[in-house]
Amino acid sequence: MITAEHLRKTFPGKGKDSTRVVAVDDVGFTAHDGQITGLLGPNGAGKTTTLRMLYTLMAPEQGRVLIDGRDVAADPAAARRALGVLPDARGVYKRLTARENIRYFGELHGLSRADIEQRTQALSQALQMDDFLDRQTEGFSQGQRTKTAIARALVHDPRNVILDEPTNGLDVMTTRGLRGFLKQLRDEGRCVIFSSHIMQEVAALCDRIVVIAHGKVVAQGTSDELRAQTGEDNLEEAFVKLIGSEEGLHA
Ligand SMILES: Nc1ncnc2c1ncn2[C@@H]1O[C@H](COP(=O)(O)OP(=O)(O)OP(=O)(O)O)[C@@H](O)[C@H]1O
Repeated sequence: MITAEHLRKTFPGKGKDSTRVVAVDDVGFTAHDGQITGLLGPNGAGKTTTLRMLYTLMAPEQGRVLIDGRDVAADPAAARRALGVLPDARGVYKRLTARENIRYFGELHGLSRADIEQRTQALSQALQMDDFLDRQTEGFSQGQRTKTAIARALVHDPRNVILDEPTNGLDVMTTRGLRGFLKQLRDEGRCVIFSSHIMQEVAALCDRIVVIAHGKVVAQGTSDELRAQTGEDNLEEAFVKLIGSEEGLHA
């Protein structure tokens, strides 16, 4: 379970406009185990910054993050052990094969050779990576790189999974496969959070949706609850109403 409480993060303005950028402003929500929680918002809404605070890459200026009920600031290393993260920069090592990328992360987590082999096989099968598992990742397609980064993030079998725009740039078939995989993670009882600016994607996959615009949570709930809150039958209309614009909301 992942809880965000009153998170705030600002950045100094650079260039001609030196006004401080308020990227995340009082963001709070809980993502439960056995559920997929979607962070939906247009470009620049604050999704990536929120996720970075959840996975301890950035410290919030205000507020706190709890992973499985424990404050991450108290023990960041323990929080990281309980997390699998697909960051926005996938950062796959190009001189290594997909298998070696996964193995390297397994070794960093202190797993045994046998455990790494077994997890690699299971993840490769679930993500349909068998065809390219032993190829050097240089030259990989975007989908192959994303799958490698996801497998690597999950090698230590974490209970909580955070993915920044996991289907970004993927074709329809790869996206379908990945959606199936995320549902599998949920059905295993894990807490899954992912961000997206694509409404249809979030609607198709998520048990709960947190709608973010201009750094703030403007609504959260199931898609039925969001429809009821806005008085719109159509989810797309509901989101447009919540966000106040259609800009950046579509594929
Ligand atoms: N390191 C940084 N320095 C300065 N400004 C930043 C930094 N990181 C984010 N921002 C600003 O904070 C705001 C929120 O950015 P963020 O990347 O969190 O949005 P997002 O919802 O993930 O957007 P996208 O869908 O375009 O990736 C934006 O205005 C962005 O320019």
